[in-house]
Amino acid sequence: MEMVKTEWDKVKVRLRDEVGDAAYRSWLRPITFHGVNGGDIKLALPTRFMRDWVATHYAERIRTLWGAENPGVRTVEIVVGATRATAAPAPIPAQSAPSPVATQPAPVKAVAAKPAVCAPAAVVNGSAEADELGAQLDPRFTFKNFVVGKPNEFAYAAANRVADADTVSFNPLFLYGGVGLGKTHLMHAIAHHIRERNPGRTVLYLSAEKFMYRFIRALRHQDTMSFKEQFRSVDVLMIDDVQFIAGKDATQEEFFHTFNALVDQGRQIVISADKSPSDLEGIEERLRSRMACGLVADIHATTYELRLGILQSKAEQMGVIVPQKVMEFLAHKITSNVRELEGGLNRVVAHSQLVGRAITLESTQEVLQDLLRSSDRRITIEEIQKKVAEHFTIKLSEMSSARRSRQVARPRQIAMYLAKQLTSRSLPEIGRKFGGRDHTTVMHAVKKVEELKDSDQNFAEDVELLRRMLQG
Ligand SMILES: Nc1ncnc2c1ncn2[C@@H]1O[C@H](COP(=O)(O)OP(=O)(O)OP(=O)(O)O)[C@@H](O)[C@H]1O
Repeated sequence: MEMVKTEWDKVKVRLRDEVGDAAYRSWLRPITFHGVNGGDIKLALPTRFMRDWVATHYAERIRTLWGAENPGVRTVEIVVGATRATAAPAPIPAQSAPSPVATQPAPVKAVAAKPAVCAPAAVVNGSAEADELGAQLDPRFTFKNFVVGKPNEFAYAAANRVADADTVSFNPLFLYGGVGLGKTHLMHAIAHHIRERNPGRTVLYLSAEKFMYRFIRALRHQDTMSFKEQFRSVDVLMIDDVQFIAGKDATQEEFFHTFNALVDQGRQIVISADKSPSDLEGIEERLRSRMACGLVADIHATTYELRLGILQSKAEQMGVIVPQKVMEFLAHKITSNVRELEGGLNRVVAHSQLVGRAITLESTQEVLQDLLRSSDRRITIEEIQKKVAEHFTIKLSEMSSARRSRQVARPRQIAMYLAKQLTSRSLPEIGRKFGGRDHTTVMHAVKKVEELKDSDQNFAEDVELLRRMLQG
């Protein structure tokens, strides 16, 4: 047995010299010695695709080189399968002269073993090469650290299911949602979970951008076969931000084929994007429809409750105590996305630690001045008009109409007041948006609403509610 292995080592060295480093790394290095029976050698590769490729392109050469080392070698069989030697380690009689059989081209068979429990492909599975091929996972992005609320509970449940499942139940899982709402976090969580549960499974996570970059590099080095193999031999492929390949036709084509190959083999695919498959512009129809045929789960914009929950969880993780009032304030104010919310909290905590003072509402407002202003600017006058009209069940057109009855005039004044409070528009600008009214009318409205707020508790609560709704 040992002798056979030594022969194999020598054959590998010769092969490497002949085919060059790149091809050797992709195709030949992953070959493992599987067994020997008389003059029949068995070598194994982890996937059927690799087996076929090597059988077609290299097996004959392997047999010839091996025959040169040991003329007793008759056949070389490439199988799909585990890396362990399975046949009896019977020595091959070394012959000084080539036997008549060995001089004939020996049959090279590609024998598919039973559906393989695949050995880890050399290119993935936590090795240095995997990290080079895929992307590093953020250790903080786990299911445990993901705060679940109404807007993301479906996506969370779907991600959990994929991570926990031993068989593929829906393929692909397509997660989508706006910027900074937790898509990447969920993707990483799936990958962490699968790797923990089953370290033998090969999980490859990378951004669509990186996928494209890899593909272009393979094209440049005329090495697309090994590119294909690398991507088509994983158990779970996760591609983040797939919208990136919009308009990139060649990459889409390659991704389409990779996608199909993996689905055909019953491998899991997880994709994320900023839009649903049907809304992804610049992506070919056939790819869009493939991406939509598994489970599509969206992550909605956050609610106040979810933001508060996330802040509490982050503060806990950081091991800092942040007054409840400050968290509520942040959850009200920073509504754009979780990334900014987290950034806001980090800044407040960092500031307090640097200056050595406790976190207060005042210090928070001061530290986050710029962020708060920019999040205020996001609310438009049109949104305010719409929300106020809905709230008081009047027509949106009444916001600009000339009617003065209290029933429409009061909501209009409230909308003007909120426009002044929540946007950075000037009084004349606001006036123009309300049917071309004069800035003094807006000023009057603002004053009136302030007076009513002071004198009428119900009214004040109504306005406060509207403000909260507008701020998300
Ligand atoms: N529900 C949540 N619980 C805890 N943290 C969250 C949650 N949602 C988002 N985050 C955090 O918000 C930040 C941004 O999330 P992530 O990077 O996953 O967003 P994304 O949707 O992938 O954004 P992009 O569209 O920019 O790719 C991360 O730090 C993430 O941990």
